[in-house]
Amino acid sequence: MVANTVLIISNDAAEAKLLKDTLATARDGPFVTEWVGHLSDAISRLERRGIDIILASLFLPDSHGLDTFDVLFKLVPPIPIMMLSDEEHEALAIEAVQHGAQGFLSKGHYQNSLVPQALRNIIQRKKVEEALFVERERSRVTLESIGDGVLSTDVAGNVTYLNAEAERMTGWSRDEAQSRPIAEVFHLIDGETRQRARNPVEMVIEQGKNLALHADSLLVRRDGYESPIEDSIAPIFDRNNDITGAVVTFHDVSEAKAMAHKMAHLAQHDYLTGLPNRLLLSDRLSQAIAYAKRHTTQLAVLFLDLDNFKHINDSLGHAVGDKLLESVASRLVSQVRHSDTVSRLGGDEFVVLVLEDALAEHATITAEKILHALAAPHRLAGHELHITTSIGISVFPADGDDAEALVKNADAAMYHAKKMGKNNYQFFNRAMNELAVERHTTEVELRRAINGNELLVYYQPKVDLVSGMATGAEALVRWNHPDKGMMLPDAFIPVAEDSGLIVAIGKIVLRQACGQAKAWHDQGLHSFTMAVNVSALEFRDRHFVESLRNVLDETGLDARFLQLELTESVLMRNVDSSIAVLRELKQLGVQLAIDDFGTGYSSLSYLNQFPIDVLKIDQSFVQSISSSVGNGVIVNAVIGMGTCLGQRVVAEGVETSAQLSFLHTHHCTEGQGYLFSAPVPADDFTRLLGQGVIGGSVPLQ
Ligand SMILES: Nc1nc2c(ncn2[C@@H]2O[C@@H]3COP(=O)(O)O[C@H]4[C@@H](O)[C@H](n5cnc6c(=O)[nH]c(N)nc65)O[C@@H]4COP(=O)(O)O[C@H]3[C@H]2O)c(=O)[nH]1
Repeated sequence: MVANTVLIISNDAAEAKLLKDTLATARDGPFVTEWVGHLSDAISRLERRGIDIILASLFLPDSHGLDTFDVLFKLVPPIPIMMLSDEEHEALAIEAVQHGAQGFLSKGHYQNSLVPQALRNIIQRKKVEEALFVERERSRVTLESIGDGVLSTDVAGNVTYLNAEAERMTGWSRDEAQSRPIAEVFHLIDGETRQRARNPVEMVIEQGKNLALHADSLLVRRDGYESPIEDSIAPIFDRNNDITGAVVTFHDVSEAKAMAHKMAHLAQHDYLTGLPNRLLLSDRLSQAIAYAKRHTTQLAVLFLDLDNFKHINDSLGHAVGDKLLESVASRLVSQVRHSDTVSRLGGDEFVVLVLEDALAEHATITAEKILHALAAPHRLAGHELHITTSIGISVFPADGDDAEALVKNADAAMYHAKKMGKNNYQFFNRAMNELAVERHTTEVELRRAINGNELLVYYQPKVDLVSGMATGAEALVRWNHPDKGMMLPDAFIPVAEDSGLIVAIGKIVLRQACGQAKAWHDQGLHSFTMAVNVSALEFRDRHFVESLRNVLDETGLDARFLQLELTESVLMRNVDSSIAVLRELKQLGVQLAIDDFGTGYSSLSYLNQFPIDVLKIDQSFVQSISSSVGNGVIVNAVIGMGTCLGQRVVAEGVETSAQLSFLHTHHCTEGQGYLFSAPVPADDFTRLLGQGVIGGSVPLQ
């Protein structure tokens, strides 16, 4: 056992010696004793620590009376202090005990054999007190600093304690709440019934078991403010396992509830328009189907896809596209009844669920109202936008008996509406389903075609309208399908674009076309240019420029004899990045052409910024040259514009000598069209080149 150290503070050497002797001979082991005669010495010694108990006289040369005790007690509160007193000053010693001293030893009793025992008990008790104090402090600080409200009661259910958070949440201060019935301070009502709830503390005390608060409990603050709370109550037991009270721990769940509500909303709604998303639609649709089955009623699913939305999105940017979608969403909502559901599946696809008994007519009326409402101009961000939509309709139970089938069939009907010229609605029938299956088959077969050798490239000459000689060719892909024969791009390019297969197809065409151009160059056609179409997906592909460079390296074609044809809509989508890619391409040395010029939404100011070499007038304008409506005004304007911007102008789709002569008169430099030649395989093209002047009657000067 480690010996306890006693500090004797006394001016009386004899007194000190007596004590030392007594303590040195203690029965259960000697004490270590140290003696000082002045308070100042005692203070210095105490600062060095290691003292277990102090025996101090109140009268020292440098301190008198109670002050002596007060100074020592303040300096080392955890060390027990016993006063040394003669009879004359006993009253003062008692006063010191009231100030915190552990007791006093009377002169004349120092040799009592019980003294060491008493000192040991005091040291021990003080240590326990100190440990308890630290423990209590830890609990107090913890309770005051946690974010939960904590409240305790006695066994009668009267409040004994509230922490700061509980004070804040109940509106009762600790003093005011003290001894009041729990139900008064911790006032709970049921969130649903709004009735005063039975106070759970009473139940816990009754049953002696922990209890979780009802999730819908509302705590009514003293001033009437209500907050949803959650938490638990636990009974407190004494050593005999008897309940002495209960502790309630609770916290405000308003924010958690609001957040849960928000998350649930986000999971089921479209972030842009706030409409129900696919998940919620499928839920509502399944419920509606179950209802319709029970009551033998019908319902209709309208599948909408905006016509040419991509075009607007690409040319005017996503911000405008998003605004348009929001505008479409609010018009849709305004056209249907409250009980119907308008949802956005993503992109420009919406689904309207129409619940009605007299169905076919109702679906028709709704579809017509929607077509009409959407067609009115949308004035957004300084633009006046016109958009139409194609709608497919499927009906329960005729067109499917679950949510998935109804949506899928309405989608197929929507494709049919697109085929029927857009801006119309179509009801689903089995043939449409076949069409959807056909699209899927095309995709599967196209994958096979890419890996096999089914894709070919045909070449259509571009002709100098003055000399009649070929200046180059446009490479046009063909699919030599094992069952269906030679297929034109329109039959598979849209599927290739939707599925992303266009990137692989583009590479095949580019490699073949560049290889072929190199071969013709080697045969002596030194200024012959090969034009290749580039789709949006390829142009935006991160590896596009790099793979182009590789193909040029592989085939040995000089970059300046390759011309890339890009449509206006591809370029207008994200103008800044388009300019950056175009510049990179120009650095590589290739020529750039805008295809189908005039059909897009190009802003002329942007056009000026693109490093373009060639404008290709869309064939629809060329073909309107001879009609009474067009009269070639647009063609003439494009030629003028191209000339001003220093670009070559190529007229596409030249079919008649009247068109040719118009183009020639208006100084269009190049032409392409059936009048000269349809697209043909490479061998036929070589023969065509051998003829010299190509095709119809070029009006030579
Ligand atoms: N009515 C009429 N048409 C004429 C005349 N002269 C040529 N054409 C046709 O007009 C289309 C011109 O190509 P485009 O505008 O780039 O339009 C192309 C192009 O956008 C796309 N395409 C073709 N090959 C590729 C390719 O390798 N990659 C990509 N991304 N698209 C391609 O498919 C479209 C259609 O290609 P094709 O069916 O080969 O159709 C070709 C061509 O056969 C004419 O005098 N009158």
